[in-house]
Amino acid sequence: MLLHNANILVIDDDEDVLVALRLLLKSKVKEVVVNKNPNTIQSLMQEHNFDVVILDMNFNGLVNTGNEGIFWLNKIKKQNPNVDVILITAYGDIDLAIRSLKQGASDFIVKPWKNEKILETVRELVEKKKRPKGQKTNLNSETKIIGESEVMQEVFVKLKKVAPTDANILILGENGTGKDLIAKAIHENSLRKNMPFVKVDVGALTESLFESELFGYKKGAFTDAREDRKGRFEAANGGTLFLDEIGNISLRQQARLLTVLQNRQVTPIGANQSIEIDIRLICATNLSINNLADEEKFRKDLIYRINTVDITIPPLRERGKDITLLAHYFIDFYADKYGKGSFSLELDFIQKLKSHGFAGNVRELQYALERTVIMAEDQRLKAADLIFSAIESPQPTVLQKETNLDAIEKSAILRVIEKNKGNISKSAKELGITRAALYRRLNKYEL
Ligand SMILES: Nc1ncnc2c1ncn2[C@@H]1O[C@H](COP(=O)(O)OP(=O)(O)OP(=O)(O)O)[C@@H](O)[C@H]1O
Repeated sequence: MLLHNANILVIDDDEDVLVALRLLLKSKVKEVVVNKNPNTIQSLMQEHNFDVVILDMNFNGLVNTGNEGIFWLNKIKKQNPNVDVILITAYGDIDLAIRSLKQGASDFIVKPWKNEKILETVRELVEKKKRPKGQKTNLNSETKIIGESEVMQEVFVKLKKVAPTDANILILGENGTGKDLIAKAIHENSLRKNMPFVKVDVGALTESLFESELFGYKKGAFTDAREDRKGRFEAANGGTLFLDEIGNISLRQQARLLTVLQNRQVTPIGANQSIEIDIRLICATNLSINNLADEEKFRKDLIYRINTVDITIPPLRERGKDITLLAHYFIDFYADKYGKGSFSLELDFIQKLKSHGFAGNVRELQYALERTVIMAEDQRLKAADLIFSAIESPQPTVLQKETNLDAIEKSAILRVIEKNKGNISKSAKELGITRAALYRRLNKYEL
């Protein structure tokens, strides 16, 4: 964990100490709360998730034995043993220092202190911590899902409730909202977690690939079938099958899928015998449930089958404080990845983030911050360091002649592909969509 992600509480009855420490720490850490009264410690700890408490040893200046400090130290450690406590005293009493360390204090500082020393002590303690950055999901999962907004807390509650059941789940959400992550987390929190998790982007499959990919085939079943190949249903047997972009499959593909789900059997192309399958099905789409309910495009009976429970992931622009949380997470992640040291975020940087629309959701934020870290020339990131690509979030502006959304999207795609010299993977990344989604759009616009 890095210093700028830390939450710090300072408790001292000397107002000057509180002001000085607040000033010193404010720009370096995520949150600093100061209070004169040690009786507030318990409730403040309930409200905030502190990493470090800086605590005076002597309150009221009456008894200078340091006992009060040790009394409050014990209370803090009892309430949360993971919080580091740094004790401060005006009297450099080595016996007291040793006593407080034995009682669980992490360090001891003598007044008057040097600012560098305090910062160094806090930084060392914070960097030692292994707390996963910003993860608030409380899920038993490898997959890190960052978010503490109310709407995401609701998603996590639902996820925890349904994951251990075998219910089929439909995940709804705009592109880049984290449907993939949620699908993985459901599997990792399910009874099938030690069995395979198999993902298929069904929206990107042509009619013929759909069958061979999902159901498999026997050698010689068609010209290119040089050997037997297991389908994805069979590969997922005993585990979870995740069908992404389900809203984009044809009515014919829907009928084939429905038959398999009803019979719980698949017959590989060219085989005479069917195979029993036992899968938990998770589907995802970026269409709204109302769009899916259009019977000309999607069969009602299939919706009922895949949608025992639905989970809707809200767009990033509706998640309030998650934007800052995710920003810290991605900045740290890419700073580590590219060996760029640690960054702090200036207020105007955060403000610019918060006022952005994020049409491409978390994926757009992630790519923008990766770019920011790569290009950064200073460890303090300012608004000017944050560059959103117009392509990731196409906004119709007065400069754009086209008023039609399709035309805007088409010209944005063309620009990016041209910029990336025809490289589809790079272009999809820059556009904030998957390769499959880009191919679909190329098809749609006949590009
Ligand atoms: N809450 C989150 N915490 C951390 N990373 C996230 C979160 N949500 C999304 N991401 C990251 O954003 C990117 C897009 O997420 P993901 O692929 O799960 O979205 P999606 O909704 O499945 O997108 P699409 O509809 O385009 O397939 C991924 O790199 C993912 O790791």
